[in-house]
Amino acid sequence: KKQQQDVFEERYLRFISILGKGNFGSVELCRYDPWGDNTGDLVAVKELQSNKQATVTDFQREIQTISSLHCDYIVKYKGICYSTGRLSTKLVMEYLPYGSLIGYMEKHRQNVCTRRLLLFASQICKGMEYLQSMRYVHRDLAARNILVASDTLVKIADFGLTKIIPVDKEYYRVTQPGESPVFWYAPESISELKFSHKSDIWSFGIVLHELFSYCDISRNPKRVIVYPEDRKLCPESDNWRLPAPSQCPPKVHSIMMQCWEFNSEDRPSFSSLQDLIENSLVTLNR
Ligand SMILES: CC(C)(Nc1nc(-c2c[nH]c3ncc(Cl)cc23)ncc1F)C(=O)NCC(F)(F)F
Repeated sequence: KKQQQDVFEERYLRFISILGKGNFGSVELCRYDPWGDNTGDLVAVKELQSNKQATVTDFQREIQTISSLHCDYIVKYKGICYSTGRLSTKLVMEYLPYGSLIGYMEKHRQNVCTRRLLLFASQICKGMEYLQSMRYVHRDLAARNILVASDTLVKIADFGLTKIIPVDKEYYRVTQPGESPVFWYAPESISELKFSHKSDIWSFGIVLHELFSYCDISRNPKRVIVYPEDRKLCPESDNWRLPAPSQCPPKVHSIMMQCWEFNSEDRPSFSSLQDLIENSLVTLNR
């Protein structure tokens, strides 16, 4: 049963603007203003675009997921709004005024130093460590799904593809492949549709590369749909990896390379990643 403070009345949700399009829906900036005097809070409201049964179930799962997460480095769930007209539920989340990491990097890249990039990386790592402790696999970790709360705080968002790892298994196998953001996918996710904490680690390595490229590579569109024939992966021998972005400290590129180990068990855990990032922060100052 939803606790009382979780329910937002649609008549007090004042639409302001569209923030963007997510996996199955759109997210709007609204003011929840029961007093009608513009003193209410700004909130981000996600609603389902299509009402195909599959997506309704997925959206219910997304709401279930985000409402169970309580972490400084994960966007906060505020509640739900039962939309009478559309017979659908809307997800109400905290609004982060600095927007998505990609937009932030575009605007502020001149004065974001290496130390701040590593601070953001360690916060994403802490958020992922918490997610893993709850047995969740994000499956869509990418800079486009990181939000900026302030100049010194980023948060993980968009849990539309997040799945729970069954207790008796180490991975989640997807049945039908949707549009796969293959650029962020670990080899086993492409070839066997297998997702685990170790495939989230691979994606974290890509996010680290996006951070140190100031999200430049996020701007040029990459192949997001993978075709059945693409599933056969080049054998381990062809182990091409992304080169270090310019001005990226060699230690940071070596962390990325560890996240991109072909064999998932050779990749670091989020807790050991935390130490590697702290360690590069320390050596930076010497
Ligand atoms: C689809 C949506 C709306 N896209 C955007 N959100 C926000 C945006 C800006 N401030 C926000 N505060 C909360 C939320 Cl949930 C989104 C925003 N700003 C720009 C976006 F393109 C989004 O949800 N993106 C995934 C996320 F980045 F959040 F992981």
